[in-house]
Amino acid sequence: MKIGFIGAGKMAQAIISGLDKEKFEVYISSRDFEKTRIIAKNLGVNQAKDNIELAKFVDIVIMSVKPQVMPKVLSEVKDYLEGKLMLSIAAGLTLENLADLTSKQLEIVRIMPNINATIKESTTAICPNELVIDTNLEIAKEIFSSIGQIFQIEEKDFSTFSAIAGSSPAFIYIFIDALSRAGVLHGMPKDLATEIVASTVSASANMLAQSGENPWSLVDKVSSPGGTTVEGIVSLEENRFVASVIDAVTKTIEKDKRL
Ligand SMILES: NC(=O)C1=CN([C@@H]2O[C@H](COP(=O)(O)OP(=O)(O)OC[C@H]3O[C@@H](n4cnc5c(N)ncnc54)[C@H](OP(=O)(O)O)[C@@H]3O)[C@@H](O)[C@H]2O)C=CC1
Ligand SMILES: O=C(O)[C@@H]1CCC=N1
Repeated sequence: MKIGFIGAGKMAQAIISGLDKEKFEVYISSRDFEKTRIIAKNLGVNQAKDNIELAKFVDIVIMSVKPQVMPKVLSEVKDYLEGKLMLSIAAGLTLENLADLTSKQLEIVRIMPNINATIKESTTAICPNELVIDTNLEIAKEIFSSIGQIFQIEEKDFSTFSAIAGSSPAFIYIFIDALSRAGVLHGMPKDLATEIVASTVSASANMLAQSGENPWSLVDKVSSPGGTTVEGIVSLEENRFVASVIDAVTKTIEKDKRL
């Protein structure tokens, strides 16, 4: 099966690097031919001459340009998408927006992956429009299952998913960096501190998933009465940690809805 990515930036490269190239024949096209040639070579995939050639040639088009560029690029390729399946990973563009920019007859699946696709651990939302036939939905799911875990969700929840799974790796990296920096403040080398924190964050997520407990009961298990942890938790509360995280997610959702 031939899959074509229009736009070969950070996210397309993350998805492509996780994809099984034996199973999927991958093509890319992007804005700058020479730059794209190097990206194709590094990823071990094929390059199309331009967006139109790519749209004509492949079975499935994955739109991977920025939301602001989507109208221009879709107007260029829409006449060549008839009878094909189009997937879009663009934040903020609804299935209705995408149909308005292409055709009311087009099978479209809206997707929200995240950067962890690079290591085949994306947490990806998927939502088809009403025209998508079952076999095509299965193909879309197969592509994104091969690079992580998928959640078929209602479109009304897409902006929320985008914030808590699409953008949240950035928030989590900030949290990791903050913990590591605290280690540095107290005399530990940064690399060592970051390795320790990354290991702890990863294991804590696994512990949550495997134990089936809710986060607060685990917080209580770590917090010995009169002990050290609760001192830190009270400080986090005093500094509005939870409220700050929720505010950040709300701001992210609001921006997604404005796109
Ligand atoms: N980054 C992330 O973690 C996530 C991103 N997304 C979504 O993925 C999409 C891409 O984001 P991201 O990869 O971060 O952005 P990038 O800016 O890294 O990638 C965008 C790509 O589109 C290319 N491009 C620009 N204009 C055109 C054009 N006219 N024709 C073809 N290609 C073009 C760019 O080329 P050039 O660089 O040469 O301009 C670049 O390769 C966005 O819609 C975003 O919402 C979704 C989930 C997570
Ligand atoms: O920052 C963005 O707009 C994209 C959407 C989700 C993650 N990155």
